[in-house]
Amino acid sequence: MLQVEHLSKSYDEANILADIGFSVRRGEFFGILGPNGSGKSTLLKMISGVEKMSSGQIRIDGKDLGDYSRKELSRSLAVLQQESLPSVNFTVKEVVEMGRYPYQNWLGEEKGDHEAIINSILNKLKLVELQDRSLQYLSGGERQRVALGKVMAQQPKLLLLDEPTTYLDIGYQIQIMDLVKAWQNEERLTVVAVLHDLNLASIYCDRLLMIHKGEAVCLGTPEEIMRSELIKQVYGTTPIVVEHPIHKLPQIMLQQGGTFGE
Ligand SMILES: Nc1ncnc2c1ncn2[C@@H]1O[C@H](COP(=O)(O)OP(=O)(O)OP(=O)(O)O)[C@@H](O)[C@H]1O
Repeated sequence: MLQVEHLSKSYDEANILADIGFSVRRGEFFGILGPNGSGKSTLLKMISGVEKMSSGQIRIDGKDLGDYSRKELSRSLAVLQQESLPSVNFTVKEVVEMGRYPYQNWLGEEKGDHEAIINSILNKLKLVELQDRSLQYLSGGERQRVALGKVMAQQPKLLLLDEPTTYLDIGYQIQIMDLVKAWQNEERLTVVAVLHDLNLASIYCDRLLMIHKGEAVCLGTPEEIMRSELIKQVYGTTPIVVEHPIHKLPQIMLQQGGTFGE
């Protein structure tokens, strides 16, 4: 579904990403991890076509990213960010409907029954009661659910998540991740997610790529990535790694001290 080969990016003289390569299968949930400033968002921006690569290749469904028109790309991929929606005076339903723009002509008209698609999304995301409410009067968690509704209306094959749960409490974090996971399973959606929370990444992602200082240091299953030595090497702090009692996947526990002077 997605192939990234020898991808590099530099701004002026500074190398931000060097020779990154990986491929993601259709229906896979792929996580990108790494400390602040390691280049995760830059990588995602290049995959979404917002940022130009310095060298390398990105292919989606076998087709070079550069060969997609803007509208065609919007039907193939969608991006959900940290705070995707500003607090503006549009209703919830209007915002979800905006996700249909790649399917509309220049008059904003669409051939198929877009009303049925929108209503099914509002139902699925439990937004029916909020549909006429202005975005201004929603909490951050509710707004992020509307943002998810908008990208669902886009009906992409590839969903890019850029730290979508950063400003959410634990309840909303799980809610957003569960909704994405359910969508992934139903539609065989491919998900590429930049996540800061290693524990969430471990329980939701099939495979993880760890980036450090612009280089890919490890690619593998959560069991292969969530190792205390690797986390220490990359993040400079040594966590305790334990097994999740239900999911049987690695989880980390932080401990005081241990970042400086070791
Ligand atoms: N437009 C730009 N011009 C110059 N340098 C940039 C630009 N955008 C990003 N950078 C630099 O590239 C590096 C990687 O940034 P990026 O935002 O991709 O990291 P990140 O891993 O997503 O970080 P974080 O986890 O803090 O969001 C940083 O050092 C940043 O300062």
